[in-house]
Amino acid sequence: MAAAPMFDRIAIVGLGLIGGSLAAAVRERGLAREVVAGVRSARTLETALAAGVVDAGSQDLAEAVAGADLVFVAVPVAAMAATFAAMAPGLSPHALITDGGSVKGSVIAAARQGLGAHMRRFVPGHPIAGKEKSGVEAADPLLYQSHRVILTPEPDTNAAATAKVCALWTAVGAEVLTMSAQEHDQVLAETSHLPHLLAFSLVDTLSRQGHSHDIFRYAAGGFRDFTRIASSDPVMWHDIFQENRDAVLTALDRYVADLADVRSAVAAGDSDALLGLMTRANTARAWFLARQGRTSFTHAQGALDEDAMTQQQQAAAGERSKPEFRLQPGGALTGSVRVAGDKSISHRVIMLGALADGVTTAEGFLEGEDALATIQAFRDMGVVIEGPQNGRVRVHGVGLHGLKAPARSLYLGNSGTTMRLLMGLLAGQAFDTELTGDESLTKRPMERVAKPLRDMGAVINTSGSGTPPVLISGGQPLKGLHYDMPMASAQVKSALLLAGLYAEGRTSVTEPAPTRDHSERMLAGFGYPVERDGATVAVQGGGRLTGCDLEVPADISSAAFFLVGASIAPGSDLLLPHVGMNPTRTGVIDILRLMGADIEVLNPRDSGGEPVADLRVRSARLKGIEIPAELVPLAIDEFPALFIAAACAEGDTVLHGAEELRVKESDRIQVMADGMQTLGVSLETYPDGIRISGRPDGAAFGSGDIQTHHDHRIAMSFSMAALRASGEIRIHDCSNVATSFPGFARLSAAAGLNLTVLEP
Ligand SMILES: O=C(O)C1=C[C@@H](OP(=O)(O)O)[C@@H](O)[C@H](O)C1
Ligand SMILES: C=C(OP(=O)(O)O)C(=O)O
Repeated sequence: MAAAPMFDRIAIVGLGLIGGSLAAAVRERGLAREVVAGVRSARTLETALAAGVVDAGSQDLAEAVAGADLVFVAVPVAAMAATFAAMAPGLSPHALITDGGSVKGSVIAAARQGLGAHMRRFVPGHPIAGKEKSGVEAADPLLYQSHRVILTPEPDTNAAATAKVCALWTAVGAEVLTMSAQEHDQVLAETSHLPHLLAFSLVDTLSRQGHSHDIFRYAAGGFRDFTRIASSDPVMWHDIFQENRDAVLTALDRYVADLADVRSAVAAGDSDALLGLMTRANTARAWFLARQGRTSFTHAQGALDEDAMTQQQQAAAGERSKPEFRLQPGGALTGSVRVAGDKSISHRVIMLGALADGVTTAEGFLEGEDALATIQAFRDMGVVIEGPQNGRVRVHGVGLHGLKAPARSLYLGNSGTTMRLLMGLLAGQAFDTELTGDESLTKRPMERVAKPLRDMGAVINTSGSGTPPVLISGGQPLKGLHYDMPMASAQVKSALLLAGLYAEGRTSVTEPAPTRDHSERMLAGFGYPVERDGATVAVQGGGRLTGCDLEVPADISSAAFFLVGASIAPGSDLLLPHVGMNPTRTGVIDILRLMGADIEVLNPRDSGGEPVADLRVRSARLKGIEIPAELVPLAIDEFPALFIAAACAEGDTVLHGAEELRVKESDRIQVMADGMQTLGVSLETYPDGIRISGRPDGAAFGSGDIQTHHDHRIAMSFSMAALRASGEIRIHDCSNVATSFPGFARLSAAAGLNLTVLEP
């Protein structure tokens, strides 16, 4: 026997696009035994009956709703009060009532008057699924699929009624959100009502001009796109602007004030103000598209156009939030691969470029999500940044004291480097800031930076466990200090040097072992004096930076996956051009060479203050080693990849002194160990390292499923394992690869890895 439908009788009062489409969807899915319409016009009812959208109907609203267990009111918002009053006498005592009005405050007020004792079973709602088309002729049973419906239950609304209405919308394919009516009206005023008002108003202004005929003749795509929504139903929008008057006025006033600023910028030829506006808006729209498609920011930038996407494509993009890498075993890496730009250097280009006087340009910039998070943070602090486009950025420096207070907290995604360096930089500003990040960043320790900064006079709060969010109180005078760093961390060192730019006197840091020195090199490149004496580096506060032109080399940390892949896959011969060879970063090459790898350094040269070279790597028989302690900080990000090499080496590889790996984007010792054990590798973990027993011949890995734990380097390391696996490897949740290496999947497949990206 078929399951009983969700409702016995649904009454739809008002059969326009919204009411008609719900009626059609309910009938098509068999969600009610009977669908009855309450309508004003006999002709609408005739059309709906002929189209099979409803079973029956009446022009008498009390009669139409009689015996219904759910009533959906979908009349224009201005007609709600009269409609509620007219139907109330016919409502059965247990009937649930909901509506589809675009304004909630005024509809709720009307319902309180008209529905009387039925009010507790009234669940105010708003399906966000309009089109320019209207009328029951446009009714579409799929209209609500993958669209949002906002419910705004009142404190006295019956919870079971809300749950049942929610179930109905879910059953027709919608995603249901709940918020207060006030919040709804404000959000909608900004995201829907204001844009409609502007579209109507712009078309009106232009059409009333003397030469409007010509304007429309020459009006091209921009005009059509901007004004598409001016084709919507004028009466409906007239009602909305009146019913949501206060919220619309607030949004309009804010916009008019901003528009006045835009006018002044155009009049004054203020190109920084204009570029700032355009670049901020451009990025904001890319973020919005990324969120809408729930895809990664780098996917969305320039790649998607929401208008060009079909509903199915948008739904697919939503699913793409967690792409999976699927790898077939075997293969060799050959040819030439130019890997992504250096992440550490890209962050610093933006930071120092922003603090400099004049313009800074860079080529080869990393268009990965971490670097984009840094860009966004500085845009939020008023810095104009053009690009990145094809690896080019232009930063319009504002000087050491030119940053502006951001309007909201700075969201830094997955990027530990951005957060820690910014803590130092922001400690010296006149304004307060809050730094937040994603799930992985929110677990990472920030006290290592906060503590010495407090000793300089900064006021910084972290959460109870020393993790983000980080609150930095501005306006604190900083004093230089000497700091003996307890751990080898370039992020801590850099944060203190950046704070040192704002401190009185000299700030010096001594490191227990050499760490990457990009901050020192780049400060010098911007003309800021940096003293170096053995393990100590120091700056004097109060200097200035001058904008310059830079080139970002390819990231040796990204090259590392290919150095390992080509070493372990027989028959490989791969060229990696223009890789950064800063001696504080080349530990991965030293370690691989100690293991017997065949890596040639070709054409070494200088590129804007950083050494670079082309690397040629050929497969080799690797042997296990004890990794020398002094190389650990020089290869800190490359260990996940090196563990894969170790599993293919003869004998044991032992790592100690690497407890830092436990507080990266994931606990890289544990997450790598778990994944390798899944693939049959024998190993033992230590608090500060790992012992891996390798298999030099044949397959070193089996097949299986790998979890990345939001860590890009885990995903890319296990991809290389496939070159020496006996079966398929499936790596789940690989969206994080875009953090440091967008394009990894395409480049590695072109070089010979059997990788497909599954975007379910
Ligand atoms: O300064 C930098 O750009 C970085 C320093 C390192 O972190 P630690 O300073 O925490 O070792 C490294 O792991 C990170 O990927 C980038
Ligand atoms: C540790 C890393 O980066 P961050 O600390 O900037 O998140 C990394 O890229 O491996």
